[in-house]
Amino acid sequence: MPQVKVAVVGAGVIGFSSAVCIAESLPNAAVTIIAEKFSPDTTSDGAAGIFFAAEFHEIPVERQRRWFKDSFNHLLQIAHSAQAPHAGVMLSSGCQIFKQEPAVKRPFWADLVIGQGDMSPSELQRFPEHGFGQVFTTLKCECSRYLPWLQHRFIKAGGVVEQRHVSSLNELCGFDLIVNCSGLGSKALADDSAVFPVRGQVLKVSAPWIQHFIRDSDGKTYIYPGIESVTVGGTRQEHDWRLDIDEQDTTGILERCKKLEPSLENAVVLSKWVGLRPSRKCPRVERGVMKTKGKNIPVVHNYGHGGWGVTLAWGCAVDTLGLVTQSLRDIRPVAKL
Ligand SMILES: Cc1cc2nc3c(=O)[nH]c(=O)nc-3n(C[C@H](O)[C@H](O)[C@H](O)COP(=O)(O)OP(=O)(O)OC[C@H]3O[C@@H](n4cnc5c(N)ncnc54)[C@H](O)[C@@H]3O)c2cc1C
Ligand SMILES: O=C([O-])CC(=O)C(=O)O
Repeated sequence: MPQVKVAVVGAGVIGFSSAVCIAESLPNAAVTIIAEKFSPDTTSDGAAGIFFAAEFHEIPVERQRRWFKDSFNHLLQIAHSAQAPHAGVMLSSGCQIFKQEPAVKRPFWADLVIGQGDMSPSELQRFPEHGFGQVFTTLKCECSRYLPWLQHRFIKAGGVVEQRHVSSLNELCGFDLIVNCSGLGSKALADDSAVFPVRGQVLKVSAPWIQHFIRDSDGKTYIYPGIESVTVGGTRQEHDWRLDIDEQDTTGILERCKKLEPSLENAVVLSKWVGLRPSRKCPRVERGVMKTKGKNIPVVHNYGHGGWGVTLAWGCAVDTLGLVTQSLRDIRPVAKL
């Protein structure tokens, strides 16, 4: 008989990773995932899903390395298994290029991906405006496949799925513990004014001859070949809530990408998409408490991953599981988890 009732709010990559981690690890937790939007309608669904991250300066780098490493190693196993096409996880090789040599030449995850190294002058010749570059093999996780796959895994572990809007976490006072993975929704649900959108527009194109990714280090121009199409992007517009396609952005994306990869001239545009990155100066992965109806209900927050949520999801879910376990030990010290 399950002894503790856990609600996970949010069905994007952060919510489903957390929910799966908890449901598979704590057999005595009855886990319900509650969200307004499910795949294919979340922000996570449209992300390119490349494993890559910028450093958050307010979080110890060792913690960020752990998030990256736990995610990378977990998904690398999936990439090397028969589940890979179902989960939408693949290896992806390519380069990140810089106009000038960056101050930090080795990102904190350089040794966690595969074969990271500097580009030689001859390799850089095809990018005449760029003076420095790195090549590496990383992972790409396509959430339009990964989220349904995680949902299946969650239900198999006994999880329950509920689709509805949550106006306030107080509505969930019937649960023993709440895990808040509501992304941008945390602005209201966690009353967190530090959460803001960074608008991103991308196109999916058919160009099966493109096998390697190219990313300009400013994060505004990238070409990511995937399982069925190539994602080309992008934009990073802070505090911009527009969800409609901006045709000026479309033109800009195609122009910038063709400059890096002229063969895109022959690509057919399949679809256009806009998503709002749930941004914050750093992700919030920590314990809190909700006081309601004379009760103190533990809340574990896991939101605000900006442009790196797919990359960090599994690692942050592992941290979230640790915080959930600590919180449950506080409220049910003798219960078997
Ligand atoms: C163009 C673009 C490209 C990207 N590319 C990459 C990439 O290559 N690599 C990478 O790592 N990341 C990438 N990202 C970032 C990534 O998409 C996000 O970091 C990630 O999707 C965040 O996941 P999430 O689960 O927190 O949010 P979401 O996917 O937005 O999910 C939030 C969930 O919370 C629910 N919710 C919110 N409020 C409420 C409420 N009040 N009641 C009920 N439910 C609620 C929503 O319905 C939804 O289910 C990209 C983002 C964009 C926009
Ligand atoms: O920056 C990238 O390379 C892709 C990404 O994560 C984003 O657009 O948010």
